[in-house]
Amino acid sequence: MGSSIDWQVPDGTRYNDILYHQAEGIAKITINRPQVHNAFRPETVMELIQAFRHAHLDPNIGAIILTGAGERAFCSGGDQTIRGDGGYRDSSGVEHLNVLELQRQIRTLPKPVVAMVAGYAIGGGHVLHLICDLSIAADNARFGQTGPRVGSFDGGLGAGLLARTVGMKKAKEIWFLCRQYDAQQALQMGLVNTVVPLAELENETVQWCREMLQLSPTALRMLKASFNAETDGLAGIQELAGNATGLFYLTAEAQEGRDAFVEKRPADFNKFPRRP
Ligand SMILES: CC(C)(COP(=O)(O)OP(=O)(O)OC[C@H]1O[C@@H](n2cnc3c(N)ncnc32)[C@H](O)[C@@H]1OP(=O)(O)O)[C@@H](O)C(=O)NCCC(=O)NCCSC(=O)CCC(=O)c1ccccc1C(=O)O
Repeated sequence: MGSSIDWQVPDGTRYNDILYHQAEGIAKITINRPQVHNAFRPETVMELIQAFRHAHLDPNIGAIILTGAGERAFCSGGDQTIRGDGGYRDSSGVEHLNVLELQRQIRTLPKPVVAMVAGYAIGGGHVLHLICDLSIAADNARFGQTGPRVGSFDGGLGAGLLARTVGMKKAKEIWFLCRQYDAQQALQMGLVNTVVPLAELENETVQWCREMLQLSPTALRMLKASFNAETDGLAGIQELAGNATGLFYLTAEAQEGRDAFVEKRPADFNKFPRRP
């Protein structure tokens, strides 16, 4: 799974449950709990949120890879061994709903996020890859939901986005039967973008990121928000409209409104064309 990229660990990005690397404008965030197939606990999710925030705010980063340590699993969902009666217990004993904030963050951060999947993407780990903008699978990848088997379900993006991705009948099959699907089956149902030999996984994923890094970051940002807007309702429109506001701020027309206020004079918008 090696690659020809020279990953570095930037200052301030050392965590316990995850790894953060960057190179060539790409951030790689790795869930690092291979002993439990990279299942996440509340601390893992909190660190992932911090790491994604770091990548979001770093102007040198243009694409983000989410992956799992080792070759056996991308992520096996919530860590069932620390699941209390009301959620997942952190080290201080507080029970959390674990992962929904992270799901929303991956969807709304304005850079492409690519899931790099070797081995199992199961349960809440399957939902994480689903939420990523693109998924590159190794030929050993296995996909599935387990909620009804372990007393859980994700009726938000986990159900709704899956139905939009693979169709309603298939999404219901995946959730109602809790079967596993191999990489080729996942490709056939549009759940992943491509399947490559395990040894090529990182090279291929990095290559997809490099290609995106050659393209207009603003166009990619607007496209990501546009794809999500329909599914996300008013929150999606808020995201898309926020991007429009950000672009509007860059115009002389918007700056005239600001300058007029600061200079305590009437704004002169007449000089700006009313474009057809
Ligand atoms: C993935 C498996 C099918 C792999 O099977 P196999 O290859 O035989 O390996 P194992 O021997 O089973 O596993 C190796 C080792 O890892 C441990 N392990 C694996 N998965 C987990 C896990 N999820 N939690 C804890 N530990 C795990 C396993 O016990 C082994 O340890 P040993 O010490 O060596 O025995 C298989 O492992 C499997 O089925 N795993 C469980 C998958 C699963 O059911 N995941 C949980 C689904 S529910 C979920 O993810 C909740 C999501 C969520 O957070 C959420 C959802 C909706 C709304 C809100 C929330 C929220 O925010 O909380």
